[in-house]
Amino acid sequence: MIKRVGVIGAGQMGNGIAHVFAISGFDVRLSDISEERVENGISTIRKNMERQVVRNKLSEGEKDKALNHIKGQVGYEKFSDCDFVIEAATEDETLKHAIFKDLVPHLPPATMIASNTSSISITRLAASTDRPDRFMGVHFMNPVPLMQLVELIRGIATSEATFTEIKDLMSKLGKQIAISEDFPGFIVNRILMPMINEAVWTLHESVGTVEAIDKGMRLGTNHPMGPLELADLIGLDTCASIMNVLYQGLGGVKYKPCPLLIKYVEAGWLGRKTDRGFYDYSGDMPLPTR
Ligand SMILES: CC(=O)CC(=O)SCCNC(=O)CCNC(=O)[C@H](O)C(C)(C)COP(=O)(O)OP(=O)(O)OC[C@H]1O[C@@H](n2cnc3c(N)ncnc32)[C@H](O)[C@@H]1OP(=O)(O)O
Ligand SMILES: NC(=O)C1=CN([C@@H]2O[C@H](COP(=O)(O)OP(=O)(O)OC[C@H]3O[C@@H](n4cnc5c(N)ncnc54)[C@H](OP(=O)(O)O)[C@@H]3O)[C@@H](O)[C@H]2O)C=CC1
Repeated sequence: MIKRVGVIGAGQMGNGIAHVFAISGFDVRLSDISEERVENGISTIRKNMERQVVRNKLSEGEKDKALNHIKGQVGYEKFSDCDFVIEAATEDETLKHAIFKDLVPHLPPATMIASNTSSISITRLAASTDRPDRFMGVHFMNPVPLMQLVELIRGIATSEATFTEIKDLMSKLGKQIAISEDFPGFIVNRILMPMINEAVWTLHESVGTVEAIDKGMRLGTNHPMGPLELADLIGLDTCASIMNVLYQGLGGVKYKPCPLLIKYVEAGWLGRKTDRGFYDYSGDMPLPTR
């Protein structure tokens, strides 16, 4: 019976995952690499819950109760009482393996571990723990409180019992699931990220401006956000990491990250989280930067 959840990484996905578990009544331990990052994550959760109160999606009392479920800390010492831990740190395989190596000694044998990775092999990540049978890919979508879908990915060693328990956990969160086999990029990013990369190529080759490209997909195909706006929301570093995983895992020039995407990442223009990507977010309204 899962009652207490550990979340590693208080970035946009980690704080969103903590948000939805807390609202559903679970105790949450949220960890990151510094007190400041943990505090930032918790204040983002508070702000997002307040937005839902304004929209009558949540009462003040439910918001306060949910916030009381969340405890922040640096490191994993207190994760020894967690029944389930999900990692939502930066999309970097070496980093994720290092996190699991540090995490495992703090966990009781029965605790299940998941990664919110967008694209990296669940089988490989699981193999760096002492419990590949109790390890899964649990891939939430951004922004977590609003998106219905969670992609579930079993590693080659994931047990049926683990899969069933995590499937039940997702329904307790009110989420819909899509089941993907363990291939690079799974389902959503295998399709979405090459589209976003193609939008960057379209910009790189001056086929259209940022505004025209996003308007084209928003008004031409009813996407809720244009691909470049969405890339800024996801994080251009995360987009580039996912394209590299597809390129290395599947081969083929169609998965090569566009040089312009790499250039933005090298410039530190990572999108919303750095106030600048394909748009400049420092003013009242996002302004296209190209
Ligand atoms: C990269 C990966 O590995 C996988 C991925 O996640 S791929 C990315 C998947 N996500 C998408 O494709 C998102 C596409 N965009 C959308 O669906 C929509 O634009 C959106 C749901 C993000 C925003 O919805 P919207 O109605 O168009 O805009 P918006 O008015 O900003 O939001 C509606 C309400 O939702 C709430 N809201 C928005 N963002 C929120 C958040 N992060 N947390 C909580 N509540 C939020 C607020 O109440 C907001 O109302 P206010 O801003 O007035 O308070
Ligand atoms: N962004 C998106 O739209 C989606 C992302 N994902 C996946 O979720 C994961 C997180 O993505 P996202 O939230 O966007 O990334 P962010 O960069 O927003 O957040 C990652 C957080 O993890 C922190 N971190 C780094 N190292 C550690 C560590 N050793 N222990 C704990 N925390 C650490 C980072 O700190 P610091 O910044 O100091 O390094 C940062 O606060 C990735 O695997 C990504 O692919 C899945 C779905 C959607």
